[in-house]
Amino acid sequence: MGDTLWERAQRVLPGGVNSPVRSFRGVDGQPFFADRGEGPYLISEDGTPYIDYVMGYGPLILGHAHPAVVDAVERQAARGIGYGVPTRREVEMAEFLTHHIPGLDMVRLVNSGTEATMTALRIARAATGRPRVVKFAGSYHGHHDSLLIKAGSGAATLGVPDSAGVPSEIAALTITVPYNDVEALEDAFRQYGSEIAAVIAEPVAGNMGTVVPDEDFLPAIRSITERYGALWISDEVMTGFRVGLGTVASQRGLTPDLVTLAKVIGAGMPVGAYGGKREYLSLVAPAGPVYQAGTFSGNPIATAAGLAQLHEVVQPDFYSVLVMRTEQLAKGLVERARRHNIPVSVHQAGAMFTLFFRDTPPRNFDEVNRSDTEGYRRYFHLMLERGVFMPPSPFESVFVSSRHDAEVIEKTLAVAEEVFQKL
Ligand SMILES: Cc1ncc(COP(=O)(O)O)c(C=O)c1O
Ligand SMILES: N[C@H](C=O)CCC(=O)O
Repeated sequence: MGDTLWERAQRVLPGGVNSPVRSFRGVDGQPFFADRGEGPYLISEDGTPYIDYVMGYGPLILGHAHPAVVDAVERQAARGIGYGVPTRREVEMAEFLTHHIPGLDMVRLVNSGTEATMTALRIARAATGRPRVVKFAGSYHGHHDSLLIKAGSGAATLGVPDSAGVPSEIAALTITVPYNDVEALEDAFRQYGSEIAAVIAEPVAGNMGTVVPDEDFLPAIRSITERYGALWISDEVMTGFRVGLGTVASQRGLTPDLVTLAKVIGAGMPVGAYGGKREYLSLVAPAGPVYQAGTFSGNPIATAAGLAQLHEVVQPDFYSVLVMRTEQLAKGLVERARRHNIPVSVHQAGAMFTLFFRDTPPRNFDEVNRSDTEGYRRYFHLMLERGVFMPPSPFESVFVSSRHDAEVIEKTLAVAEEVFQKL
């Protein structure tokens, strides 16, 4: 092995990376190393600029290095990086979230989406005294044991949806049903209803690619869980402030018992949060018996960055323009592919979407798996060679930022035209 950065990385990091999807194995590729980000562009170590549609896997809704976020981080860094006592901004962040998400009474800040969903399950089990949880196949909720079952994202990409190292006793407590399948959910409750603590769902799936729920799916989760005395955890780590202001559940007038957030609320800093009804959050230590803690939770730089970003997204027309551009791109890709007789379809939700290499949009993970993943692989590489960085896996979503202006979208579509011609 030689001495390139990639070769060095593979000697000292498992698979050369710190998170599997970054390895580009999902498209049989080799990753480029980032040097810096500027607006919609990611610039590699060798100086190549890429139009970036990965956007840090979702958090960077203002693009890279937005001046308001950079300024907030710099100012805070000069005043200290971590304190271990409460800060004003932790309160402001919690107030912001509870203000913009109806039904969210209280919030606890953590450091990642994984921590948020892990604790949400613990609260649900404590509140109900029940052991089992329900998740949907192809959904990803982080890498803790209870939820690494039939998981999407990198786990699906690498063919390890059921991770080694998860004790079978723990895996047995997780019931998996197909996304968008209300009857299968009813069946699970008919069989195990009195043992189920919670249903955790991505309200728009983003980790099998973007899959929008059928109209009745989320209301059915709400009514079934209520009927059986289980909690509904809406995992909005990806969708929160990405699909629109607040959460998907709140946009649809639904109130889950617990909500998990991360990504956009941290602007690229390691942040997560869980929140929900007061009766459940009051169970969390030191107020109650459910233990959860964190040296870095509510970190001052993370809250400064997150709040700076959130203050931008509440500006008038922020989402209408962003969603319009996202739609322009998503529809433009479909039109161009079809012009060249390539069967594709798309699911879009707010500022995220996935282009599926199949003629009808999938409703669940099985259907996602029946798309042309080899076609996606070739599309990814041809786009990358021409300076457009699409997600390095057919199981991830495209993320658009406010810095992807009309010109950048047009440039992307021109590249796509050339690529579909070659596919
Ligand atoms: C819906 C969802 N939940 C949870 C997670 C886990 O978040 P994190 O990677 O911050 O641990 C992710 C992404 O990774 C996600 O997309
Ligand atoms: N799909 C994942 C989260 O949303 C991608 C992030 C990762 O696993 O590195």
